[in-house]
Amino acid sequence: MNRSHLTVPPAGTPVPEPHPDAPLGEPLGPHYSRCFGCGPGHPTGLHLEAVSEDGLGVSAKFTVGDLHQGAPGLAHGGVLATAMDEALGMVVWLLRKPYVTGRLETDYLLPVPVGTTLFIRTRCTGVVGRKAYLEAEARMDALDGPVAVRAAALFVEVPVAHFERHGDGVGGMDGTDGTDGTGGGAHGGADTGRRVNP
Ligand SMILES: CCCCCCCC/C=C\CCCCCCCC(=O)SCCNC(=O)CCNC(=O)[C@H](O)C(C)(C)COP(=O)(O)OP(=O)(O)OC[C@H]1O[C@@H](n2cnc3c(N)ncnc32)[C@H](O)[C@@H]1OP(=O)(O)O
Repeated sequence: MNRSHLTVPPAGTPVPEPHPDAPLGEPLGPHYSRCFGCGPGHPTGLHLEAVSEDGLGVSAKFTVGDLHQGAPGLAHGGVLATAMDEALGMVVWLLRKPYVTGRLETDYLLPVPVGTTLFIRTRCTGVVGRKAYLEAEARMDALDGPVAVRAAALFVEVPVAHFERHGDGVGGMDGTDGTDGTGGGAHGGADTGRRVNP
């Protein structure tokens, strides 16, 4: 794919092992039930499902639906980038450290019709300090189907305080809705008392 040097790790950069508590070959589940990418509680989200793989990688599936169109009958490119971003984020989640997307590069190789299931594979290519280098490939309707999208990304490790400073904290970031049954936690809505930060 066409990618900048910003998403390529320096030569010889090691790829770390997943955290010992991270699942291997098992469904990962959502990091937050109302996440637009993976949350089962999100009404119009992508509902990405993923399984961890050897070597700090993830295999994910996303079916393009009516709500994901750009042109009639075709997936919106931004939605596809979101699916890649989410699947890439699941890789760094295996390190059990908080990361956010710093840079995301996407190549669209084929149009993706509504009804297509994308088989997305993502992997880490190296970690240097706070920077994790990642790449992804999405194939249409089968693990060995035609490649529709490729992506590369730089994720940056942040302190947990990042989510408190800029959002509503990490309550519910274990796949639940939060503690009060109102769907609270990050992006929980106007009733969460979300503050505007300077
Ligand atoms: C007790 C349990 C706790 C559990 C906690 C769970 C937490 C949840 C975990 C996982 C959630 C997963 C969620 C997945 C969802 C999908 C992912 C998303 O959509 S994330 C949302 C979109 N992204 C943002 O909102 C970022 C917004 N940007 C920022 O906040 C900052 O810009 C940030 C953090 C990315 C960098 O800011 P700085 O001030 O901290 O650090 P600086 O020094 O600028 O960068 C560090 C290094 O990274 C490079 N860098 C940063 N941004 C770059 C860029 N765009 N391109 C290239 N390099 C970049 C810099 O050049 C620097 O490199 P050099 O160390 O000097 O070598």
